[in-house]
Amino acid sequence: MPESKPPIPRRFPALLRKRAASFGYAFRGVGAALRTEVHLWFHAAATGVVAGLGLYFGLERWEWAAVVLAVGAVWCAELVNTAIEAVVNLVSPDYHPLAGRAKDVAAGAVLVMALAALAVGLLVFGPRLWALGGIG
Ligand SMILES: Nc1ncnc2c1ncn2[C@@H]1O[C@H](COP(=O)(O)OP(=O)(O)OP(=O)(O)O)[C@@H](O)[C@H]1O
Repeated sequence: MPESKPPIPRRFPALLRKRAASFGYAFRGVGAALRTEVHLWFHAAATGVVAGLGLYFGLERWEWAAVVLAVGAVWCAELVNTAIEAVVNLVSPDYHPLAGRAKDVAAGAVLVMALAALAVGLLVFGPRLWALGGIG
């Protein structure tokens, strides 16, 4: 069956309020994850280091784009992993092989993205750090 178009809202202010509330929930989610997930503190520190290195080396615009995408993707993967962990803990507080698999796969997604981000970091910063060391 073809999807029907959503009705055009008559009261835009109400719609905007709803959107604003959704943003609020999203920021609240990031805040809650930051308070509970130690991994995210590491990501926050790593993000600061990467931003500092980027400024120090004066990255090209396209390099910033790659770095920002990589960093954002790792944050995104970690937040989704945190959400999946919460849902699994809710629906399966006791041991269940499927619960374990769901958590393992979600953690695997973070690992894959972190390795990809590491590759981006090596491509962008590797040669500069190498030259800084006076080896190249
Ligand atoms: N309910 C469960 N049933 C089966 N295996 C589980 C269950 N909960 C956790 N596990 C196994 O233990 C591993 C670690 O789970 P845990 O919830 O401690 O996640 P974590 O990656 O250590 O996350 P965090 O430290 O952020 O809480 C999972 O990847 C999974 O293999």
